[in-house]
Amino acid sequence: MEQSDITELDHHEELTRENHGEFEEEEKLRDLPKMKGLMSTGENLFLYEGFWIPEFLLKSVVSFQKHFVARDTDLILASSLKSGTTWLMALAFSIVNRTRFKTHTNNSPLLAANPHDIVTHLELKYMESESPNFEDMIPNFPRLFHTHFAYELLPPCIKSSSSACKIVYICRNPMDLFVSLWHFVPKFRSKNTTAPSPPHNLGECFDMFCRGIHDHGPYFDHVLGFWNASLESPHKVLFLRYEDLKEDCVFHVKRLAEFLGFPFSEEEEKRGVIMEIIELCSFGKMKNLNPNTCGTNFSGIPNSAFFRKGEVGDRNNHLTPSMIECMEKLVQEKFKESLFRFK
Ligand SMILES: Nc1ncnc2c1ncn2[C@@H]1O[C@H](COP(=O)(O)OS(=O)(=O)O)[C@@H](OP(=O)(O)O)[C@H]1O
Repeated sequence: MEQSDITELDHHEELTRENHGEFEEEEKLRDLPKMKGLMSTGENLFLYEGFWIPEFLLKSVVSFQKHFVARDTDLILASSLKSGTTWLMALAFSIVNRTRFKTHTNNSPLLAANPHDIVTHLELKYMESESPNFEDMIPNFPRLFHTHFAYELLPPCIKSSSSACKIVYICRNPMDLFVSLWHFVPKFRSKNTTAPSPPHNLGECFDMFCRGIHDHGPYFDHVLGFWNASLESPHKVLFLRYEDLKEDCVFHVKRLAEFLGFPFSEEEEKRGVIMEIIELCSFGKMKNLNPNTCGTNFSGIPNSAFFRKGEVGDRNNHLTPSMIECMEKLVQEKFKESLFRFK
């Protein structure tokens, strides 16, 4: 047998082993506990390493964990669904790219596209390919990413203290978040109208949410993972609250800019750059921008679905006193060993 034949055989054996490994991996994923979640378009959620992951993202989380290579300059925006993702994306993008796209010159990409089409979603990139190419990201320095995956699911290269990349997490009161999610469900489902529709009854959805059976849930564990990480590594993980941003946007935008490594100079402050960014990213402005009033984003969700009311306290208009009491008890129980409090 010639040397080239042996090499070919080795290669073939390696490929077979690799394929076999992949097959075993897929089998393992299929064996995970599964449930129909409150969002899903008839699709299952799988309990992967403690979190309910929609079926369409299951292989993506594994590839992301295995193949992502973090750079020290990477900035990762993280959030659960409906906690202020779109707002955080717009703010972080504007802060980091403010010399490239000056807000006052009206050339910000946010005027032409939904923030979800501007900031790269890690999980969706890993859906497209096991090892996506991030070279075509525009702008690609620093790389600004978003993920809904829980802290526990992030690859070690992001979390490691030897990597300088940074994470910003935004959380929101679970009752307001639930109300927002509940309104979002039909819009999310509308992109797949042929699928059978699971219940959209407020009480049933609330029950599922409290049991943690929703995309990327349980929400409380999602929050705790990032909260604890922010306490352990405050230089690496910044923890923000939707309600704080609403209350004192200037203070928190400055904090965000400093954390991201793009602090505002005194001169910029005097020129009103901070206020320009806040205004551009405000709910009222963004909701009415052309790209956000029509069309759908890359995953088929109407762009307008990301802008509903943008207020704190909508829970009082939708939840019954007994639902509120139930959630308050649950929160007390879940966070009793933590200093964390929702607003
Ligand atoms: N710029 C701005 N300022 C303040 N609030 C905003 C903004 N953009 C979106 N929103 C409100 O945030 C809610 C959507 O949350 P997410 O962006 O996390 O949704 S998603 O997970 O990306 O689908 C949703 O909240 P509700 O209005 O309570 O449903 C949006 O209206």
